[in-house]
Amino acid sequence: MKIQIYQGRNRIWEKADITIVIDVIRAFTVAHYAFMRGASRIFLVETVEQAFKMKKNNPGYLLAGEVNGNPVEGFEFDNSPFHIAQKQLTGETIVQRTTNGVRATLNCLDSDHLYVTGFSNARNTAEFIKKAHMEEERKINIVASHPSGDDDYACAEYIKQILEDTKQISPQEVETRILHSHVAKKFFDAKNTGFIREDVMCCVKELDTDFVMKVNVISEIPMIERVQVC
Ligand SMILES: O=C(O)[C@H](CS(=O)(=O)O)OP(=O)(O)O
Ligand SMILES: [Mg+2]
Repeated sequence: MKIQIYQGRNRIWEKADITIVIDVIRAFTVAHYAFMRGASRIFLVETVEQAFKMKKNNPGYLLAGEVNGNPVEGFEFDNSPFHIAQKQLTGETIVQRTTNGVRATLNCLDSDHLYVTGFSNARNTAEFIKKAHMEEERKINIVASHPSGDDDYACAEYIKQILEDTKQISPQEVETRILHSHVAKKFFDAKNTGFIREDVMCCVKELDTDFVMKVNVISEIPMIERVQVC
């Protein structure tokens, strides 16, 4: 396996056989919690307008995400894992629009296998990929979607070492790096009431769930699907 880490949501990398896009704070932690709460699929869209258009054609869809971190008027959900964890989402279809994670993912659709994760499902995702693609000589890109956030970069290094069977970074170290990343700062600022510390606390918690999040790249509109881990 040849594994390379890249940073940012804009495409600077060559095509890989397998791509893992990371968004710890907060998009793919939200996605992980949404599936845990029963969501059946998550469509990924670039713009707010696209999300509203999908809702118009499919009134039952639920819109989630942010623009510059802020909630979008008319969306059912913001980009908060803490909030989505309180919802019952059995069988629901979500349409997600976010600044970093979703955009970076939409820039990787030429990958044969495309996975997304936050830290909450990072170990499961890495272990799954190791098993599923063990016997193949694969080129793997890990994309830390925030252009400068150590939250995603720390998680990328963590996943890489699991794939390579090297033990250098502990989960505690990743947690500390996420908490100290500049991206996390506004969530601990009591004056910044739009951002809650509970979100970051969701983002640093590793959860033992039995699925990974894989993007269906051949769907007309790309969507994250839940893939059961045996
Ligand atoms: O809402 C988020 O957490 C971010 C945007 S920002 O970094 O807070 O401005 O979006 P995401 O795509 O989840 O990184
Ligand atoms: Mg992020």
